[in-house]
Amino acid sequence: MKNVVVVGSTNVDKVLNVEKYALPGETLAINSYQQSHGGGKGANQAIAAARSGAQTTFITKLGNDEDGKQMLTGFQNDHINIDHLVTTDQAQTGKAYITVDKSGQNSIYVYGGANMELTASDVEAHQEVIAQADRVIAQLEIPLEAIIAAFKIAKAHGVQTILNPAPAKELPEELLRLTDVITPNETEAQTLTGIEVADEVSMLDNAMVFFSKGISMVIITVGSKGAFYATPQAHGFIPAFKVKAVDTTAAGDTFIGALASQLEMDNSNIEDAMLYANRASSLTVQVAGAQNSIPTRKQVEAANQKTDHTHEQIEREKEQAAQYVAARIPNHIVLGLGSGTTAAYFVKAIHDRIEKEHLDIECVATSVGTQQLAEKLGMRMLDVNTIDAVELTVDGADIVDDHLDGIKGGGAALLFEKLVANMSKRNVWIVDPRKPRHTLEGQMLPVEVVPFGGMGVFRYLRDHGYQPAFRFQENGDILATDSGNYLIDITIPKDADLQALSENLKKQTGVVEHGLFLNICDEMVVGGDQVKVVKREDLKQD
Ligand SMILES: Nc1ncnc2c1ncn2[C@@H]1O[C@H](COP(=O)(O)OP(=O)(O)OP(=O)(O)O)[C@@H](O)[C@H]1O
Ligand SMILES: [K+]
Repeated sequence: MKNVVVVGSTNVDKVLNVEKYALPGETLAINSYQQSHGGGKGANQAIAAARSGAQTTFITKLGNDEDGKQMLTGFQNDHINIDHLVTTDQAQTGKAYITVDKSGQNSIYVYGGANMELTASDVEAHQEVIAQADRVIAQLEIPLEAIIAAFKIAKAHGVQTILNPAPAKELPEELLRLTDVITPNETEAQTLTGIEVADEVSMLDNAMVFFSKGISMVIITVGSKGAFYATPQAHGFIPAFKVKAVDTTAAGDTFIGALASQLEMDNSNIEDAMLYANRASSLTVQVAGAQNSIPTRKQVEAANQKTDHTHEQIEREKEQAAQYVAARIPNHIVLGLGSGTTAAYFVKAIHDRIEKEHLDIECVATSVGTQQLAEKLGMRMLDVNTIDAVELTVDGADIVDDHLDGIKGGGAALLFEKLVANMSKRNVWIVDPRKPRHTLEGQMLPVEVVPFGGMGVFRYLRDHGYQPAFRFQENGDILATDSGNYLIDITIPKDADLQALSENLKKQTGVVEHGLFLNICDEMVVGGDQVKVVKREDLKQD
């Protein structure tokens, strides 16, 4: 268990939920007013660390008032060591006035109060507890002199120092020199380095600036995208969990406290610790408020388990769809084998049947991956160039709409899949229940482009509002398809005419193919304990 000392602010949050933000001079009615909640970056981070199991001490200054008493009780309930907490008659406990809009975005005004009275000598009076810690964390809602005093004590005793440079402001070199780990969000990073955080390359550029100031680890959180880490030896990006955010207040604080509770002192488990922190803060954003939304270790673990469970269930549903279709394949045909994880279940299922029933079925693969799998199983494979037609092709799909039109290519095999689909007399798609949607609008659509001249297509797509992005591999290299082309992912606009979009994309020089499969799927089979079948001929009758 990590021993963490947090030196920082305590605020009482007064939260307003608003439809939209009032402009200067404008008055807007609101329909809900939340009562006071505990908040303040220091308090939030201490609570996040404590709830995740760290032995946590909080050095903060409170006013001698009701808000202060309420906060103190809260800290005790979270088993935070408050022996080193300081009170003052000179100012009130800090307060934050927070507005949260419908999208979960927040805007905050802070009255520092007692927080701004925390002095270097207050901190020095408690140096023993800092000296005994594994790490000390500070943020910028207290005077810099108090942070510097804490970090000096830490450095003198080999204690790791973590600076969360929030709210954003420029910092003295002295403080940066005393900092081991810095944890800005994207705007805070830019304030300190002058380099905009746009992608992983620019995050690394940001990290380089911090390294040059003597900081040995940089963690940049980028909201719903996730978080980046870099040391001079290694770096990586850990994507956030996809959740419905209702209020991001305390997301960053949860991340930092959770990370501080998990991260080994030699950083050996950095990716696991960041994954844990991402999970913890993904829970925080799903609940309104600050401290009440910070999860415990148990809740984080339960959420992880639930995901594992969901993952298992999706795999089961894919397999159910695959087995349903495999059981109904006629004998003596040429069969197209799709690509991707769902299609792989089908390949295995039909292989089993061919073996058991000695079926006379020859197959055509739609990707190098499927070809390899089928060959490994010893199936009879044909070269697509030696045949005129395929009787039936069974493939997966990324998304399918109400008209059985769909998107494929998430797994980067769209060109061969479309070639074989077009040769097939009948196409059956097997999917799990998350794939069918009413519409393809707003969905990601892959466009396969030749590497030479791909930038020209990219510019065209960007200038026409398709929000293009090249597809990269996890190691940061650009992804090449089976035919050595690149993929550009675009977003299908609202109210798009899919047929026109399809034709228009094909017309662009440099575009090889795209992932819109219109009028191709004859039958969709959705896995589940009750398999559901949707046929194109039935749609036409409606
Ligand atoms: N919408 C979201 N969905 C899922 N995870 C999120 C979302 N927003 C934030 N997170 C998680 O919280 C972490 C921190 O978020 P963010 O980068 O917004 O911090 P911050 O700007 O300091 O937040 P705040 O000031 O609101 O506390 C992210 O790295 C991510 O793991
Ligand atoms: K929240």
